[in-house]
Amino acid sequence: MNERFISIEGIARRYPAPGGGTTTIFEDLWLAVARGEFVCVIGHSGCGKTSVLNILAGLEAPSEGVVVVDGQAIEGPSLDRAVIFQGHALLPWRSVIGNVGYAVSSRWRKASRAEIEERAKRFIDLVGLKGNELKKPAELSGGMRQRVGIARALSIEPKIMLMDEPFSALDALTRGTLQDEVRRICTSTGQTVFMITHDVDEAIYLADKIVLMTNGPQAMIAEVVENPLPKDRARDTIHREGDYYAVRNHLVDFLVARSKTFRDEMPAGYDQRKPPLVRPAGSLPVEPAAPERPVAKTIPFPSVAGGRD
Ligand SMILES: Nc1ncnc2c1ncn2[C@@H]1O[C@H](COP(=O)(O)OP(=O)(O)OP(=O)(O)O)[C@@H](O)[C@H]1O
Repeated sequence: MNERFISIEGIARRYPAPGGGTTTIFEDLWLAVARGEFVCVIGHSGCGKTSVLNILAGLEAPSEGVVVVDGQAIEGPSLDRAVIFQGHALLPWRSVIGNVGYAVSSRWRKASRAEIEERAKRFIDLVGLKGNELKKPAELSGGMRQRVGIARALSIEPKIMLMDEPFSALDALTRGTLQDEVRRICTSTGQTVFMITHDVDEAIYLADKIVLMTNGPQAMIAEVVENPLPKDRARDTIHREGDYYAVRNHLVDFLVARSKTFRDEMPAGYDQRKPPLVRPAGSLPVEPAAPERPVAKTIPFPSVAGGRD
């Protein structure tokens, strides 16, 4: 397994401060993400989570440092990195299949119309939107629009999926269903995901690792929490898992107390280049080590001449 599939190396983000000088939102952030890992980032508003995600997307350049993905430094946006925002950012004049198909045709410029439609339909089915292919975004609910965004992101086979609070604008029921589907799809395909959330329970359900950021300005990665719950966890029984309360309490405790004080009470030996990996455990025995996660399976697109452009 490539433990440094995404390698964040000493990045900083600074902005001009009102009245002169600069404000440092965060600096010297280091993080490694393995291929196939689902990583959630948690931290208070303003600590720079979206800025980190935008740097990973290539939409913003870091003020210092570099991010390397699969051996290549990020220099701008790429179809290798699909972004799903809180708002859906769909093209309002295109149908569901038009929106997904547009992404597919951008990725595989030499694909025929039939091939593009076939692939778009496959991903529309995957997110449960079969039968809605010809609807326009205005005819869809918020949850359905977000599903289109997810289908569009997955359809281009990105190396990384970047998600900025993708479910936060949805009602609780829709949010739960979509979390289930994203988890099912990402686990079965070995998709690498970097996601921002404010929701501790969402992070515990979805993530393999949860990155804890201290409050800004000058935010830091305090630690990386390894999710101790079994891979086959289910939403309705997750609270009965032995380590559930240990991990939940650890995250809540960080957000309520330690995120503010971490900088002043830094643990001995803390090294920003290698944030500590923590595995909270409860009273029940810790699960045996999880089997190695699958390497990303590709959904074949064999008949397209010339492959990716
Ligand atoms: N273009 C800009 N100019 C100046 N300051 C900016 C700019 N963009 C972001 N900031 C500041 O950078 C900080 C981090 O913003 P960012 O959106 O990355 O935080 P966040 O952790 O994602 O917050 P939230 O959880 O509220 O979305 C904020 O204080 C914000 O005001």
